[in-house]
Amino acid sequence: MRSFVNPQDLGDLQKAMQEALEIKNDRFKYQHLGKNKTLMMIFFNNSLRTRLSTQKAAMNLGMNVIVLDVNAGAWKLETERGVIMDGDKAEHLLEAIPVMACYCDMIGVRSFAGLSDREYDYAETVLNQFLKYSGKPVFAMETATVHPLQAFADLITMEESWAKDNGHSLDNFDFNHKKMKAVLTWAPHCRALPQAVPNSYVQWMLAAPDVELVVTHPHGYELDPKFLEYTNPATGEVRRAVVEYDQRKAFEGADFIYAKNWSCPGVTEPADYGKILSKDMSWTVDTEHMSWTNNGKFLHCLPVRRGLIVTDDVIESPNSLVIPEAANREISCSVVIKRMLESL
Ligand SMILES: NCCC[C@H](NC(=O)CCC(=O)O)C(=O)O
Ligand SMILES: NC(=O)OP(=O)(O)O
Repeated sequence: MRSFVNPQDLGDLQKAMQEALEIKNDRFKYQHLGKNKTLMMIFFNNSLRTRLSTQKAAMNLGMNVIVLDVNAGAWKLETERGVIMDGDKAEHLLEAIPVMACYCDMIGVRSFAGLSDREYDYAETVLNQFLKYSGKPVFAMETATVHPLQAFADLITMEESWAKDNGHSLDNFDFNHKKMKAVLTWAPHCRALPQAVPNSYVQWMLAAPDVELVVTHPHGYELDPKFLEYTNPATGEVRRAVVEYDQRKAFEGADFIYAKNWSCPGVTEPADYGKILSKDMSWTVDTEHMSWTNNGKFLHCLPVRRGLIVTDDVIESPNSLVIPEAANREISCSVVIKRMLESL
């Protein structure tokens, strides 16, 4: 595997899930693969989980790890071509990428959406330059529009929880069981946040044949249509997300509630791209919201702002999966790095 951006990059998702569960049973099974290989993690934005879980996964696989925080000690990088570099950016990505690639065998990139230029963000301008000019396998550690390591970990967490509650084994994992109802709900926030997490969550839930997905949000927060539709590469089957503007209706009978804030994706009104359109606190997930579900489990990628996205009671309840979800980041990342090591 030379790039990891979308679920299709993993090929057969059932196989990838089996691999994840196998690695979870023995995290060091493939330690020989990474000997004398170096992962470079490049952060244009802050991180707690991605930084730690990716480093841990690489170490489990026997790799050396270099971490670069671009905004803490490196030269400020220009990312657009054709500009006169007379501002504060001393180096261009087009030199920096091949230079960084000299020192490693694999690259992870975190580069959030700037939320001011929709076209620039949705073209994945930074990620694509790494894919094009590094000559190394590259994986997304949350980029302008996607966060696949998170969504893969979310799926693992849901499958584990479902298997435990329904008394079936995860040995020889397959998707052939009763469908789980998952709801992605927008929730209020004080800052404008990217759409990467909801985009990937929708994409991955549509890729999982055992998930029935409903997306709920106020009007104006419609996600980019390319993420609301998924074509199975093996069968050609197309699945589309159901959008329900009534949050209560969406929650009814849900097995999983995935809460997340995102700013306006600018689909219906391009001029609103990246803006906060609503701070409606009736969308905050509290115990009353959870009472509408089928004893639903609560998920969030973290970091989460309590009181805005979710109440203390819900996130601390036995139905909250936020910690196992974060723990599974080590597992999703191990599968990705293993696949990339195998391709070297
Ligand atoms: N990687 C997980 C989420 C990262 C980011 N959240 C944030 O920036 C939250 C920051 C804050 O709450 O101030 C996002 O929404 O995409
Ligand atoms: N969920 C997640 O990606 O967390 P960090 O932003 O802390 O890496």
